[in-house]
Amino acid sequence: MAKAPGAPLGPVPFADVEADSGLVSGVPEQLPEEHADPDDLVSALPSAPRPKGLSSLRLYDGFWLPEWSVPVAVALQRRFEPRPDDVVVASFPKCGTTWVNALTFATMARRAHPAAGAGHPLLRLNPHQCVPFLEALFGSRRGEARLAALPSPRLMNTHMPLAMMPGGGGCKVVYVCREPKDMVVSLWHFHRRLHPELPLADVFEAVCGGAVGYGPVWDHIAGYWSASAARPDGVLFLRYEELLRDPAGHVRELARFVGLPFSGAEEDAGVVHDIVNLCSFGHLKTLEANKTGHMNAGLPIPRDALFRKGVAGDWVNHMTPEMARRLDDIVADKLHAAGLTFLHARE
Ligand SMILES: Nc1ncnc2c1ncn2[C@@H]1O[C@H](COP(=O)(O)OS(=O)(=O)O)[C@@H](OP(=O)(O)O)[C@H]1O
Repeated sequence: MAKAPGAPLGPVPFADVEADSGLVSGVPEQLPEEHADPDDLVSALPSAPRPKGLSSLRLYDGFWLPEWSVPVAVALQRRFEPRPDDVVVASFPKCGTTWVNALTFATMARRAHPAAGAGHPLLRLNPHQCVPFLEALFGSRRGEARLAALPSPRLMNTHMPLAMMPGGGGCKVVYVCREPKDMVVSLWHFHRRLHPELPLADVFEAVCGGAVGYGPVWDHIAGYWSASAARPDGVLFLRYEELLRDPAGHVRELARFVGLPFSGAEEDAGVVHDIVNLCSFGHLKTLEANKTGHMNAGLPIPRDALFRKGVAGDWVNHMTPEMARRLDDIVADKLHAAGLTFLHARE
């Protein structure tokens, strides 16, 4: 049920996250304690050939997970028991995670942190620092204790497929997907920040074969798509391209979905547009918190790698028509049964 307009949100979610590097998105600084030797757990699982320089993957429960995250997936499957008012932002990497983290955080925290306010956390923190990353916390006693200590409503983020979160039915999930060719191009540029020689063809082939971190991408998308059809109140399925077209409309939808619809007074005061502007690509990209520093100690990728171009249709500048056709055909074939299609038009 929607909370009454104007009702206080309660304790601000994650207002102090900057002091806590364990909440920052990325590889956990220490391996999950219950699996002191992760080799014991993962060595029996199939591995995939990887483009040079990229981290190893293991096939777990039908998905190619980064090796370090397999114990996290096991822990999530065993122990993830969300609260009914939890919100989890879920996505395949490079599909709009940073943006939806920012929009959801700004929407849920708006009573304590007005989006137009000079002291808003998103002005001094990267969006990933405002939303705890389940992979960085789950599976270690310390991390899970931190999650348990967070006040409600908690907002969290994951790249895990729905299959790794059987408890996900007990909370709200906001999923964002993106046209797969643009995801490939974004992923390639991201990896190139650490491996400048990496050919697009290597990333492309990995995605087409399914063996990409958290892939196959079509199974990742299909899991959340089916859940959103079965439980529209539990899973909100967003598309990056639609967000670009109508960010304000989607922020309203997001607010309704998390039970915090905008009041008439908020609409009149322009709160929706304040949130859209605060979280826009053009704005976030200019902020010091997003221009400098690295994602975390375990993942030395510069934060500005999260803000490259922020458009739909950039694939045309990098893929041949043959590559595009091939991936379109694979995705159409794989998602046909689920009744999900992507527009292939340019921006
Ligand atoms: N605010 C905002 N608005 C629109 N687009 C945005 C925004 N923030 C990030 N981006 C673009 O999202 C791409 C990065 O994807 P993710 O945020 O999912 O990356 S990650 O998985 O969290 O590492 C990456 O896409 P590309 O530009 O195509 O590479 C980012 O530029």
